[in-house]
Amino acid sequence: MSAAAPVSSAAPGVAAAPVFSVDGLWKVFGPKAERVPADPELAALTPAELRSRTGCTAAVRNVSFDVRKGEVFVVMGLSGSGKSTLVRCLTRLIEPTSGGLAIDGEDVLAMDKTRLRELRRHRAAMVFQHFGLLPHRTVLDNVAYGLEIQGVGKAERRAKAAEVVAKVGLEGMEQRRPGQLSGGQQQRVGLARALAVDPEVLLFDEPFSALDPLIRRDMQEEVIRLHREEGRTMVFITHDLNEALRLGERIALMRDGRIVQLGTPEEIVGSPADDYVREFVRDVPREQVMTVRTAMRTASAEEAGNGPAVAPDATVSEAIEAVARAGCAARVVDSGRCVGVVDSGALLGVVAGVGGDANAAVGDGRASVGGSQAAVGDDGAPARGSQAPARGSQAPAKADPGLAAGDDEEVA
Ligand SMILES: Nc1ncnc2c1ncn2[C@@H]1O[C@H](COP(=O)(O)OP(=O)(O)OP(=O)(O)O)[C@@H](O)[C@H]1O
Repeated sequence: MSAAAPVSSAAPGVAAAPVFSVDGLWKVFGPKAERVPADPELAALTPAELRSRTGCTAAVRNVSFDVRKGEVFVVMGLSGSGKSTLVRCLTRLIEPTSGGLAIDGEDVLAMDKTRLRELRRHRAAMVFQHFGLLPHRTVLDNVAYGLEIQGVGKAERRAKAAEVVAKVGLEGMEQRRPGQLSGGQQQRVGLARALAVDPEVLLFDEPFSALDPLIRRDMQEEVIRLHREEGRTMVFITHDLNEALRLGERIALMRDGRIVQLGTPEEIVGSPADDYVREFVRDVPREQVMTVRTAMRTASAEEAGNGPAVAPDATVSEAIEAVARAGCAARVVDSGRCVGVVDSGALLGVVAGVGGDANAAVGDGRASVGGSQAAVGDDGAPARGSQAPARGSQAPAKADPGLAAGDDEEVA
């Protein structure tokens, strides 16, 4: 697992306190599941061996990480890699088999039913792919629903709901019913409902995978905007590398229940931890993810006074444009000070994958991947430079009253 760079939400040099701390977490499905993490021999088996020896599936295997306050933490991996199980374990919608889990230092595994309900309703709200909207209620009342089950009075919850509806761009649609909205608009209602309870953390379980690519992009922008405005901690599950790179400040890449790499987009693309990750990211346009820090060298006295200026977190792609226009190396300027220089050779080296040191990366880590479609196929392989749309149906998902706000049913 790679060490992650500090994210922008922490003051320089100060590590933000974790919201979630996950330590050696396991979730094993199947008979006598507890024996798997407890027995080193069983714990070391491959998924297929484990299944044939014990009939068990280890959906989450000895996973440890922190979600820092104010960050967008993405859990990414192919279908079946354990993403949903892991994120559902965070609020014990799925009961972990073993390991440690805390929110703001409080032991989640020791919480009683009342405390758990409080956790799910107030502190960590989930946004699902199927929005769980109540079909006979208006947009406003759907958004107010989470507050209603918290016992907030009608006038107050309607005022709060109206404010959040406006925040997600649904002003004027307050009196519509879910069936009168597009898929993207319904997802905005789902998002507004989660936001209305003002949770400390928003947990997104592939919320946009049923949306068509343009609306999906709009919703991603919406999440980025909301995060910029509010700085709320977000945990976002996706199987789409492009989405992960666009949204994530840090990404946990999962395979067979394990986290194979945890890092900023720049670290994952620039320094893949193993061949699996390398294969996963091989078609990502590196120049759109890597920043100029990876290509920077010390400036000579003459260079420090000449050439176009770029910020340290400018992408290599932006620097290429600056260098091409000016016909000379660009200065990397941080707070008015020249901290280095990037020339065309170094920039090309990053594009070609033969230069650059991702570990030098800073900034908010979030990549601005443009038109690339580094989507992951359903067949277990990253889709090579394909224009593959997201997995799942392209039809707008319909309301699923079975998954209403404040969903605190225990799954396992
Ligand atoms: N209730 C269950 N009982 C038995 N096995 C399960 C159960 N839920 C999940 N699994 C298995 O655990 C593994 C991880 O599943 P999970 O749904 O967490 O993966 P995922 O990465 O979220 O997949 P997807 O992207 O398809 O939703 C899979 O092998 C799955 O079959």
